Amino acid sequence: MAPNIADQFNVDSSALTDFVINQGNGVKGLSELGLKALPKPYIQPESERMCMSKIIPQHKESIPIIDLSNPAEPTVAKAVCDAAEKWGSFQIVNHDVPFEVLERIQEATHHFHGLPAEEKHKYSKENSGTINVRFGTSFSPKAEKSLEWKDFLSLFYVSEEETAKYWPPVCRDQVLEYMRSSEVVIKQLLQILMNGLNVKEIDETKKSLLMGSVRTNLNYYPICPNPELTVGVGRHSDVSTLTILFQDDIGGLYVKGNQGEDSWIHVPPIKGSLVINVGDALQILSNGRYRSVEHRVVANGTNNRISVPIFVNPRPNDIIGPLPEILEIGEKPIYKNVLYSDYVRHFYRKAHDGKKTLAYAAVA
Ligand SMILES: COc1cc(/C=C/C(=O)SCCNC(=O)CCNC(=O)[C@H](O)C(C)(C)COP(=O)(O)OP(=O)(O)OC[C@H]2O[C@@H](n3cnc4c(N)ncnc43)[C@H](O)[C@@H]2OP(=O)(O)O)ccc1O
Ligand SMILES: O=C(O)CCC(=O)C(=O)O
Ligand SMILES: [Fe+2]
Repeated sequence: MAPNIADQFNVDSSALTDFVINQGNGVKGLSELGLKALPKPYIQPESERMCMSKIIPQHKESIPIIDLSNPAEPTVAKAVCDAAEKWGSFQIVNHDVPFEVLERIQEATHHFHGLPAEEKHKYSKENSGTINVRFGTSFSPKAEKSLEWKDFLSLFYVSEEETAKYWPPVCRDQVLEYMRSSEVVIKQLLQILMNGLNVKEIDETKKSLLMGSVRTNLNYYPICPNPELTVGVGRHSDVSTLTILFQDDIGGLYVKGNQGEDSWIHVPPIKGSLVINVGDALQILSNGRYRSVEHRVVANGTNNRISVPIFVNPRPNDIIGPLPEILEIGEKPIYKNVLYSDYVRHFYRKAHDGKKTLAYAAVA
């Protein structure tokens, strides 16, 4: 390693941008330089860093773990709806996604991020053959004052032809397999959640609103020299209806406590489990009954970590707003109708900022 490369990156932020973004090295490349100190652009304001005093001990509170082996059981339905109302987050065990599929997606994520920088760079915004495939770093670097310590590959599914032509061969089949294997679980959960709102049938219109499009991200959080000064992912809620998240066994995902205070609960990795997060679209469709969960990921000083969220969304051209079945029983809409792609665009054009994206859809 060049002796003072961290100093060089600190005095010349364009050299850092060039190395991380333009050459496609990502934060993984930075991490592998063996830097002794975190470059300044990654230093988060104190208010955004995690500290021990904000963490609620596991024995005091934790998000529910729901056994999905009998999804038709009324007790399961109640547990799912209660968790979506109270927490917006829960873990599922004994679900229908085979363990081997999770092992393969984990391995494929390491394979993709382990490619040489020039290979990964072929999938950057500038070089990718399609808007639907993007290798990137942090969240939205041009919109962020402080960067996040994460690289990602983001794959928005459009068609088999597009996956064959543009998705990286090193992970394409594994992502498709993971996406397809999750469909049963996604349908089970959405059916339960809709029943809880008195929506009996998921017709084609509802199907589009609830699960019309899917984006899968392969997240990579490399070892960080000063994890306490930065974040893996800053505080945010997902803009999906539901997110199905596979995390490896390293840990570091936190969800916000449900008392409105700045307290955080660790989501402990459980072998073979999946984390389910309610996203903003479901909060809007349910007129606030199900709440999207604010969550964050800390950086890690000793281990690389991966996670693979499947964001289940409305279609980009869908108009989302409180479902008619909810308004018919006399509830006042607290959200207006918005074009979903406008909502997503609004989300991507700013840094992560807790649950503030929802204000875009709030009734004035
Ligand atoms: C990560 O957490 C998420 C993500 C989601 C995702 C849900 C969906 O994807 S629903 C489907 C939305 N439609 C599409 O994705 C179709 C393909 N993409 C587009 O049409 C557009 O990219 C766009 C998403 C509608 C935004 O378009 P536009 O504002 O015209 O301009 P862009 O230059 O494309 O992007 C602006 C800005 O956004 C950032 N960005 C875009 N895509 C991604 C991405 N995949 N990952 C990260 N960031 C992205 C980017 O920073 C762009 O700025 P630049 O700095 O690159 O210029 C659900 C839930 C979640 O929690
Ligand atoms: O890495 C994780 O556990 C969560 C990632 C996340 O929240 C996201 O990609 O939206
Ligand atoms: Fe998220």
